[in-house]
Amino acid sequence: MDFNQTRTTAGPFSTSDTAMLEALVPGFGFISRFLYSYLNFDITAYFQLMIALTVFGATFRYIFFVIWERFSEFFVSTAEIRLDDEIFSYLMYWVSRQQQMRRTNRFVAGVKANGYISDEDSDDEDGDEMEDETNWDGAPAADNTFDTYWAKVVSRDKYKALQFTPAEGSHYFWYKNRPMMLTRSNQEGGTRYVLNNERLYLSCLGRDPSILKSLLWEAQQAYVERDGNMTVIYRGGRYSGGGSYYWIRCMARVPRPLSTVILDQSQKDEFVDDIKEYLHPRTRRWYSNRGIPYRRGYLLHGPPGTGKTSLCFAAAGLLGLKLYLLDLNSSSLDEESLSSLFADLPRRCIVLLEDVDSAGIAKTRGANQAADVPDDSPADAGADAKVLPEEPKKGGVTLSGLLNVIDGVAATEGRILVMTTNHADKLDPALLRPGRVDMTVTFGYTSEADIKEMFISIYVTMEGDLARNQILSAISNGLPPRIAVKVPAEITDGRVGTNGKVNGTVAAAPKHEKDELQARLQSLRASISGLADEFAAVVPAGTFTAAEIQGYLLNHKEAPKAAIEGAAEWVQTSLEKKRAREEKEQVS
Ligand SMILES: Nc1ncnc2c1ncn2[C@@H]1O[C@H](COP(=O)(O)OP(=O)(O)OP(=O)(O)O)[C@@H](O)[C@H]1O
Repeated sequence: MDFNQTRTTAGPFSTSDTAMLEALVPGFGFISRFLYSYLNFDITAYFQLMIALTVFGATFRYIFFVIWERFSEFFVSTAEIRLDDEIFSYLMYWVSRQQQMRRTNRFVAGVKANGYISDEDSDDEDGDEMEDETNWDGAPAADNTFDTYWAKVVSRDKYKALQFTPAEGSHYFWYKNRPMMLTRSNQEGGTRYVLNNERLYLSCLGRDPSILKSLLWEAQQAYVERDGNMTVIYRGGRYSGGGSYYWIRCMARVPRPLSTVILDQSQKDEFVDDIKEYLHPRTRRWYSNRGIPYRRGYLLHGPPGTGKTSLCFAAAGLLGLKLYLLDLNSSSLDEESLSSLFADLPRRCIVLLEDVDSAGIAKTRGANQAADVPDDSPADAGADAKVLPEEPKKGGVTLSGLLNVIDGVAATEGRILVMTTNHADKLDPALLRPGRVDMTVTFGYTSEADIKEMFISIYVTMEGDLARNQILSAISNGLPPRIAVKVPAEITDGRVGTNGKVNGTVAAAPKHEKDELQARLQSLRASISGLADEFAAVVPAGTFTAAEIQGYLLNHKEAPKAAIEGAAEWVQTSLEKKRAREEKEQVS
């Protein structure tokens, strides 16, 4: 090509050359004219060299990838981690806490509520609570008003916690002196914004994958240890954007002591002992030796607000079991999702199905569907045959679908199923037959003893009622921590520590102080017990639920005497409201 001829018209190129090069490299014509005019540099003299370099580069890149693929196949170990598995959260949690990964310049930023590391989790709530207490109790006296404290809390709560995780692509870091690579990718089929298809690949050099496993174990340990002895709660739901149902971790809560659930002691003991007996290893063997499916089901029934959910939550905390909540009312929950959720349950856990009567499955199994449900014993056939004809269901789950997941042939073993209802009489007998419901706990309105117990439980000073930094500030002021404990017990109106172990510091006091404090606690306990008798004399037994009484007492949580004084009026107003509601219900 004779470039000299064309230089006079369009710089160093012919028009057709320029057009071709421009098409290949946008802006090429302008750059070459610029270089030629101002620097007298003829870029086309290097044209062939440039083509050669480009071809060489592309070839090199291709060869590099082929070699890398072969190399990876033989010399790199890789673990694949999928979003729908809990290990994804373990790894993300671990990674987001690594200094090296925090320095990455490509990351996904999100606020806590949207992240899958701690979705709606109480992750930082402990820290927040501690900060709240510090703001409140630890501030200098002039500053220690509710308004100052609240202004700080409100301004802090405006800022959601930011969460950073490595972005799509590969990231390199060192672990136990070994180079590691973490690749985050979206698989085909998902979209960038729907995270359902996200995968993580964790790779290390060498054919031995033990370092990967050890990292994953460490990640799991870090994630699980964060929960301590909290009760972890999962709910059946879908990640944003729809798709399949998963058990999504929603929070970890401080366990509720069983003693705070007011219910006949023998009923509580029977319930908890039955679960313990079921969880015992010899029971599993006993079941399998006899060919009986290893499952246990409970029905908790009674009016709303009588403690059904509370008992279930307390039992989960006591036994260190995870709690899986499922809303059968959800219209998007179909039978396939229900069975995949049940199939994903761990071996030991409590599944809580609340208000099963209102889930649109009450008495809805048609006779034609009865054959779908394999029964464990012929005796059940009678009960099942009594079912009423099918009615149109509200949600996506039918009774037959539910029965299948509870104890069909493919049903999982080992889990504890707890169903709660306000209307046991509305439930299909098939759902209640032994094998599906093995024990029923009945909740009712509060007895006289329950009312007294509720009153005492509200007004005792529980362990943990006192702010941590009350004790810390006492220590920093040179006072022994027990001084900080004595003050609230003395100043409160009839409030008293449970069994003299307020914050566990009484035992550490010198003997004379300990005796004095014990005596004071005894007398306060006697006085609160006397007040509880007075309260129970005004509030009629068998009329109110525990939730109603709790609601009333919470309005007077620092003033037991005021609660007693206002009780008669509250009882009268509440009964009138109840009567009016009942009359309205009868009319409609
Ligand atoms: N027996 C009880 N002992 C202690 N607290 C109770 C009891 N019953 C109710 N409460 C209190 O009332 C509130 C509601 O209780 P809970 O959710 O356990 O009732 P529920 O019977 O499951 O109600 P629902 O049928 O409406 O779901 C909670 O704050 C709980 O602390």
